[in-house]
Amino acid sequence: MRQTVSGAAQLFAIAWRVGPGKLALSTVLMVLEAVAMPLAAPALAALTDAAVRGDARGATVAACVVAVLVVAALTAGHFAHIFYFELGDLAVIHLEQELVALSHDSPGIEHHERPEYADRLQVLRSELNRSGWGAMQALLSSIGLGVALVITAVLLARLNPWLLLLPIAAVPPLVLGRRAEKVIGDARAQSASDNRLARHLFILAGDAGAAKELRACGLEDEVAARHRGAWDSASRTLWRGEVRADALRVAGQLTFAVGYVLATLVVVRDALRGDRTVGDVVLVITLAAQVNQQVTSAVTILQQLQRMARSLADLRWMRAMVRAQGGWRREATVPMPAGLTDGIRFEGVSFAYPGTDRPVLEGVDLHLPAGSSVAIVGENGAGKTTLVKLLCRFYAPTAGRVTVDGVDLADIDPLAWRDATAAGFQDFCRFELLARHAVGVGDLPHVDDDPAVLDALDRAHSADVLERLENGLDTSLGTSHTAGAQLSGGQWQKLALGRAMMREAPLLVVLDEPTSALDAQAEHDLYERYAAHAAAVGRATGAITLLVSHRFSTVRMADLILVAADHRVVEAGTHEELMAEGGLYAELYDLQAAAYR
Ligand SMILES: Nc1ncnc2c1ncn2[C@@H]1O[C@H](COP(=O)(O)OP(=O)(O)OP(=O)(O)O)[C@@H](O)[C@H]1O
Repeated sequence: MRQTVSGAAQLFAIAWRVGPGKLALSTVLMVLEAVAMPLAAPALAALTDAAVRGDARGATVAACVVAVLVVAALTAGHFAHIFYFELGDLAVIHLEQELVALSHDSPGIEHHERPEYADRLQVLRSELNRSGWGAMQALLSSIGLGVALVITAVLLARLNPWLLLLPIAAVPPLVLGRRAEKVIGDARAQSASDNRLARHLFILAGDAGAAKELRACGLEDEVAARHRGAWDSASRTLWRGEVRADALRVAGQLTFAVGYVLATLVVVRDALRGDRTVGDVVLVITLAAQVNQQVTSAVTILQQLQRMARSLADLRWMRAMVRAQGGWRREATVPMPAGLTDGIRFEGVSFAYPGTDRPVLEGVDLHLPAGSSVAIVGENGAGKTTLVKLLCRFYAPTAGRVTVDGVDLADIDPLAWRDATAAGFQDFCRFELLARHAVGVGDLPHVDDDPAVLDALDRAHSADVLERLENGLDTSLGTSHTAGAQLSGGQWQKLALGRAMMREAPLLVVLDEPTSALDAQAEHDLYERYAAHAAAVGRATGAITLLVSHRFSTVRMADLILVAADHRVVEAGTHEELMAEGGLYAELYDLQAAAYR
């Protein structure tokens, strides 16, 4: 219950923030509706008694009062609906914006890679779409309902104090409704991972890039079957939850029905004795029906508030998880160096991904000398990308430290470090923007600076992409635009490379297989050309270029080559040194060279 109350308070605060005027208006209208409806019951009773007495004037006045109250209630309800609907949309947009901000509220990426976070995000997204405005309606209705309940209770007590017990019959539906909501919530959480899998497969089935591979491997039926299987499994879990929840709700409503019949019988008995009028019987029947409706609304309202409260609790959990990784705007204890003289060192670095106890790196000691180009090679899963993630400060080492010119990276302002870093990744973003912006966002202050964008594309050996675009830098890219240009994987990757080159003088350039979609010759040419620029910048600022690649023809150009295996860096040296050593590097190099012969 505490969670529901605090969720309702939080939702109210959000509504106040996004639309104080709309909130005030819809609350007034809801209260008006709540007052008018129960008061129509005594007016109806007066109408009945006047009719029984043959008092035409009294009956006419009472009929007018009933009509005015009913029309007022309906009109207020209608206009309140317009306002809270709008308010609900605003609240959903606000929460979506908060989710977007939360996603980027940490220099780390742990939350993006944790299934617990992904599950909650999945539930939250679908909850916001499905019940965003419903929760707002529930919140405002609960205020009106409180008022209506008080008026109804006073009217019932005046008829017969025993009738005040009527709402007690409402307790079982409430309790059982709560249990039902928990059952559904659990079912939703249990089905979240199947749900995500089904969504992933759905997107895969409609994705132009995936279509080729799916056809080539003959996976169309397999994907369809797995998609169906994941949905079936998710739906089965949800259906079981819904059935159990509905059974609990029906049991609650039946309990109330018994109370309703008893209440009516009490007043009918008083009327038969002559203690009450026919109008009083009409009053109790009308009020009891309203109590029934109020209880049903209370249960629905409670369910919706519980549901929203659960989502908001999930959001709090997600916020706490992101905050636990440390914020962006930490006070830097040490200023960011303007250039590197010694370089970057890994000192006894060990690392296991959060939530796992399997070490990916163990006691790694490394020196990336200032001004050098460094390549990392190693088999799949050897930990190359993990090294890159630590360098980019997406994660902090579990033990040991990474130092930049002797300063612990953890003590450097993450924003300053990010500004001094440029990166290109294998799983690059496809920004469906103008071509200029798809590249320019690599250095936001120069997003519209055409010469800077063209220079970056040139450094990335990627200017040829523009030749194939109808409007050059002004071409819209991707399916988000009606006439957006469709690019090949390699073309997208070239734009991503250009983006990585936008920062002209970063202290660290990380290229984690950003050329996997290019052919070996194109990759070789690119690095040859890039290496000259990197060497010039490196001489001036001590900048380090770190390259992860499986292509040894490119790797051999680096000043220093690191070989990752068995949770550590097992070999380090120049191409010639490592070949002379005759270790793992020489073995892998020879294997690849033989394949090209
Ligand atoms: N987010 C994560 N959570 C848990 N384990 C992870 C995560 N990312 C990677 N791993 C595990 O860490 C190990 C090293 O992965 P990493 O991506 O660093 O390898 P890699 O050398 O870059 O591989 P590849 O050449 O295939 O890109 C792998 O066993 C992988 O399963």
